[in-house]
Amino acid sequence: MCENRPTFITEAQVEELLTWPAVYEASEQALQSICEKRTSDSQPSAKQPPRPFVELERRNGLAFSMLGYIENYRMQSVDQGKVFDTLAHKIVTAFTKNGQLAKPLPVIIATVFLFDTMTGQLKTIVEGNGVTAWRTAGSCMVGTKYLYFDRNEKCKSDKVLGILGCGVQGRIHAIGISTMFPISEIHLWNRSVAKAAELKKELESLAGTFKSKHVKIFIHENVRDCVKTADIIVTATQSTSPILFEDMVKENVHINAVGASKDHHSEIDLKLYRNSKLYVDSWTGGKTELKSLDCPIEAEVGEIITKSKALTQNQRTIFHSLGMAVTDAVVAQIAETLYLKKKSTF
Ligand SMILES: NC(=O)C1=CN([C@@H]2O[C@H](COP(=O)(O)OP(=O)(O)OC[C@H]3O[C@@H](n4cnc5c(N)ncnc54)[C@H](O)[C@@H]3O)[C@@H](O)[C@H]2O)C=CC1
Ligand SMILES: O=C(O)C1=NCCCC1
Repeated sequence: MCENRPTFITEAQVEELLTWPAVYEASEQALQSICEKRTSDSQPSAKQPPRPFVELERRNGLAFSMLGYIENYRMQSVDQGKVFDTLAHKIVTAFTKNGQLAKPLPVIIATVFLFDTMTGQLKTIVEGNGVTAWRTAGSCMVGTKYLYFDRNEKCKSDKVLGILGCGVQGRIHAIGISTMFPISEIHLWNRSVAKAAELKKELESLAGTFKSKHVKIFIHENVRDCVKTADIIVTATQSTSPILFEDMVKENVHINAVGASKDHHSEIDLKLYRNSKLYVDSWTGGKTELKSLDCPIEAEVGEIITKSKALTQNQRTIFHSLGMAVTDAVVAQIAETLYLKKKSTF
């Protein structure tokens, strides 16, 4: 039925094309668009239904279907004059034992399909592991800016970052946050120390590209030591029981909760949730996927960006980045746009 074969963009090409300023800008557009009620045809707006998933219990596997549409949005750092419309569908699996295979595979494996928004035809297939990693960090960077750095004047100086879990997500969050924000120290914890040591080495080699070039990196054998001085924390493990407790963290801390795919809230203890203000990427995700968490959700981060809800100043904040189809859509759109631009210049 399609006249042309879809374009195929590989993981390696995605890595070459994405940049942090573009991913940050796109993520902010997506988080803002999902919460805004459209009042005119030219205003950005987005929709994504709750994502269905199937569980493969015997294989420790989950598969999610994530469909999203975002229209009338701009990405100045990708194409100054263009107004984008993107229809995307990501299929993503989470097989928690993949790392233990004789030939290890990533736990998360994703593919993003981009469709023509005039005809509905499939245009482009983007290998989606990089998109998933960068867009999750992009959302947390936006959450960190609005829920932490904008919170008060004290937040303007260099900050300490704590990373719990040094896998794909822990790594990309450490890189993204340190690239875009002034981070003077990065503290790493992983269940196996060797993986934290590997990440430390990589981060040291990248320090020249970070906002604070003289960043110091530490590894820790326990979570308490890792987070005790942290201003910003990322939880990116697959732990099904709490690893982060209230008495471990600073009063004014900001936590980006990323990991543990089925029960999204299993990494953080309930008391810490209840004594923090909880924000989500989307109400759609929050109401379905945090239904079993007995703690009220304050707002979508987009509501803070658009100032339709106010942020209390001195508080602990948790940003639950549950994962949005619309952030996949915009980041895959960056890759497609830059890929086609590059191709047309040859
Ligand atoms: N919120 C979102 O949008 C997304 C969430 N995720 C979730 O983030 C988590 C991390 O994903 P990846 O970094 O891709 O996986 P990964 O396998 O690369 O890294 C996970 C890390 O968690 C550690 N870990 C595993 N089980 C643990 C346990 N019981 N206690 C403490 N640490 C444990 C491992 O040592 C590993 O370093 C997963 O739960 C995944 O489902 C992944 C992609 C997007
Ligand atoms: O949003 C995503 O992508 C994912 N979320 C939960 C775990 C699997 C990947």
